[in-house]
Amino acid sequence: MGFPSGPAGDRALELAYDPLRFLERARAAHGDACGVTLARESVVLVSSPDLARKVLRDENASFQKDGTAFFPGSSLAGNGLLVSDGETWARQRRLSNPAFRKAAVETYARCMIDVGNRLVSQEWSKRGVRDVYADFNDATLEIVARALFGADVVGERANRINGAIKDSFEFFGRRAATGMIIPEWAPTFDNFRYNEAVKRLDEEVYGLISKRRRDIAAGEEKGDLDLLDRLLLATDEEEPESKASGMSDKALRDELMTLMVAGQETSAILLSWACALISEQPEAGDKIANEVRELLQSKPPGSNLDAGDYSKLPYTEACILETLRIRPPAYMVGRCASRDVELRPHVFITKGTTVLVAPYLIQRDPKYWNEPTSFKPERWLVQSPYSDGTLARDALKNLGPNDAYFPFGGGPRVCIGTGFAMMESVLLLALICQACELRLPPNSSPPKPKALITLRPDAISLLVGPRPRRT
Ligand code: HEM
Repeated sequence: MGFPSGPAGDRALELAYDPLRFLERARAAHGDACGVTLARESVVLVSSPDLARKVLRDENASFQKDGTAFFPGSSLAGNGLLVSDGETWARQRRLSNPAFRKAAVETYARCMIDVGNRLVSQEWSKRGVRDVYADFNDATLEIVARALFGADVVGERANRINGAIKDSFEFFGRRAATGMIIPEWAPTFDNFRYNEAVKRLDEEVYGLISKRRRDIAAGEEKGDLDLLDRLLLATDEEEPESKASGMSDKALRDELMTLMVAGQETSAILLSWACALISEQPEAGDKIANEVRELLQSKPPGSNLDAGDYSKLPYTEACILETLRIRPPAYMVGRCASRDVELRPHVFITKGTTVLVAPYLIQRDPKYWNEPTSFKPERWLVQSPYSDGTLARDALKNLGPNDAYFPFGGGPRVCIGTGFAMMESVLLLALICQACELRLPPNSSPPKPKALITLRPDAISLLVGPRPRRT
């Protein structure tokens, strides 16, 4: 028994310089469990379905978030779902789950469609080159803010909230790009600006929480509930009725901020890569446009897409699933061993070791995927070996086909926003391809991923313009 073998010496610089290449080389040279020292941390890189399943699902009780290297917490997200552990996490997850059930997510679809329609009818209505990553960052921020706070986030308040979130996210981007984690309390100018932004957000969010508590106490009726309403009204079914209580203001604040952090950038990255891949294969965009046209023809004239259409756009959904396969925004998922654990004979992980599971490698492994680096949405439309439906229907169950597809993670800590993200990205991509054509600008090469905490691009410049009308 021992620490898995791997490259000698501290490899932090190599990882920081080109994480994707580093992951590929480590697996090629040392196999699916590669032990390596990174910035003086003992780390095991895991890149096979059976080991990923053990870490994320079967042996999940032996792993935790606390102590995981390279996944820093932040005062913005506090002790929300992304970073908490144990009973604190379990209770918060139970309280939050109902706000992400299918029926709840369908009520947030209205703002997804509004934002998508505005993007194509305004910003993207004239032919020209646009940084689609910047546009999607704005769009997904507006969507998540409106899903969280509904009609309370308009006008000046929307500007204040969105401005403070953007300032904080830019800080995270700069922090990740340096490859060094400077503590948030250190007296640097960047930290000062970030902490100011968090303070502004706290004022707004605590203000919204107490207003809602007052509205509820006054018995005010509401139509569609937003995420804040649902989290405020949630009580823990596992607690005895006499004690059943909801979240404190601090817990609510931490979850709201966590949802913004976890739900905004990942979705912007996914949509940006989907558009970039479609610009390289314009026939995929044409197929989406046809799929949307046929769907709308089955509705009364003048109808637009709605939440219920999500499940009627199989090709569009396949394009999103395929983008998540070759460009997973969360390309590595981290855990820290909370006790000694033997993952399989001779793969021994000692307490305190960070394990980095790499969906990026597994989802491109030729053992499980034909033509693994090609964008082939059709692969999701074949008959599933697991059920009566297509492979797409089973894509997001457990760890996916052959345990080799888990862009939203797996096991108990699977992304709570999976349904939200799928609804958002399928509806937006459908609206975009219905109205617009996407092409690479002349003389440019396809954008390359840049791996930081997420697999984000620097910018994705595409030639965007109205789709010619069919006669
Ligand atoms: C394309 C979009 C998204 C991707 C690729 C993604 C990916 C992931 C992954 C891989 C995890 C698991 C992390 C781990 O195991 O350590 C996760 C967790 C999480 N995600 Fe997402 N996510 C996306 C969108 C969203 C959205 C839209 C929301 C909310 C509105 C959200 C909220 C969360 C939260 C709260 C967690 C922590 C869950 C827990 O530990 O209980 N995500 N996400």
